[in-house]
Amino acid sequence: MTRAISLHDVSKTYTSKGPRVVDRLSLDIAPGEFLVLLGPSGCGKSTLLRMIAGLEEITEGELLLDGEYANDLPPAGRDMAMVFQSFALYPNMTCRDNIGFPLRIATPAADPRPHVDATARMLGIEDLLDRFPRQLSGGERQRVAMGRAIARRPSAFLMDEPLSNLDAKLRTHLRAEISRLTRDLGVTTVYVTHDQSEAMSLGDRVAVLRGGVLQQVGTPRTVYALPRNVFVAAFIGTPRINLLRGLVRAPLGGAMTIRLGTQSLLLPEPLSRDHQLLRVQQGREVVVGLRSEAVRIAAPSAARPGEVPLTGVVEHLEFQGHEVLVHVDTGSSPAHVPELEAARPDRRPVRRRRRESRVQERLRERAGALRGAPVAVLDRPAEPAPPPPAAAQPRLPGDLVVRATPDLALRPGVQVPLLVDLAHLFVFDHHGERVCPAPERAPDLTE
Ligand SMILES: Nc1ncnc2c1ncn2[C@@H]1O[C@H](COP(=O)(O)OP(=O)(O)OP(=O)(O)O)[C@@H](O)[C@H]1O
Repeated sequence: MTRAISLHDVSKTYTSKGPRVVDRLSLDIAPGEFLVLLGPSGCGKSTLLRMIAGLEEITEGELLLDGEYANDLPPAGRDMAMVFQSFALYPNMTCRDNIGFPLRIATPAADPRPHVDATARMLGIEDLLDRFPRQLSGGERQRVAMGRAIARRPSAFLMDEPLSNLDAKLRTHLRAEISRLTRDLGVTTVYVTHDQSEAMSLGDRVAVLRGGVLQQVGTPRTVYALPRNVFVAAFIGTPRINLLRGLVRAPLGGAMTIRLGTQSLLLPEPLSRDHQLLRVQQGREVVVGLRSEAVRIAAPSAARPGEVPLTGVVEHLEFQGHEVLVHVDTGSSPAHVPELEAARPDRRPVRRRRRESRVQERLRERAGALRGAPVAVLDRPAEPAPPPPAAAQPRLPGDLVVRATPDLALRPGVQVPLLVDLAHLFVFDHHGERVCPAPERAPDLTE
């Protein structure tokens, strides 16, 4: 039977005065679901997995397995199998004995052979059964480790970065195998990774963690299309989302615009509900997020409804084979959001942080002035400084990466027309929270 796993306000501290490495986290995992825990190194993914497995004590909060309180249930009583990054096979046992080991522990009197053979067939490793782990490649070892987890038909799989010791090609291959196997078996799976593409391709849902705090949980499509904050937006998706410093202008009786450095995005009238949400940001600095597919190189005359024009100068081309990533200078400034993007939020007192950030700000500005490239600081006062006289105007660096087909004749220095699809424009406030679009923008996605 496959398990429902629920975490209610679960926290973990390793020492009495230590920080919460998992911080009041609540999550419901449905029976048969494939849930991926995703986040940067040290965000608490493994700790959470180990608490579910019973290998780590829960400091606060509740773990429920099929609705039953399970904080104190010993690991063996949870009927879960773990697969680790390090394979963790017994070196002095053959693959057959490795796979059969949990079966022999569970029911010593029963012959494990039929189960082991069936499992090996499922994984395509029948030929490896009489070999020792040292006689196997990394991919084969991980298959055997999977076999050991599968053989006794647990009610949940807990996988801790099982593919990260393998090369890229094998990882992709085994990813597909894991997906097929877990779906065929219909077993609840919790899978830890810091690799966003792995998370997106495997998970029914993805739970994004930062500094022990759950940022967002949703289907891969939802977390990509409606990231709740800058951290999720920047962590998910390749190439990385373009984050630009913007300023909302909503003059009474005038058209609303988002200023991006030297150019503006004109929001079409009548304003959509999403864009109406931006009124409260009037005069404030915001972070504009544009994924590379939200902008295309095309003339204004080719604009579809909802697309608005910009122009830019090609700075750099990254040839990818099937496409080219075009780095364009649009005269905008990249939003400087290290605090919002950092693996761990800065928990130091605000006053101390402000003092430091003012010093850092001055240093950054000085460095920017030297390079002729001012860098945006998010927590700065809203109104930007008046532009310097044209002659003295420093060159603003562009920060827009756009996808293009390889047949487009482009080279650095060429000016290109751009169209921005407003339906794919994200606006984040100064706390990094998404203001726009609202969920109604994508009715087939739920938050
Ligand atoms: N046994 C321990 N004692 C004290 N601190 C620990 C212990 N295990 C983990 N930590 C700390 O808890 C935090 C979360 O660690 P954890 O291993 O859960 O993160 P993770 O997201 O799985 O990281 P990675 O992807 O690098 O494995 C880290 O700051 C880590 O240093």
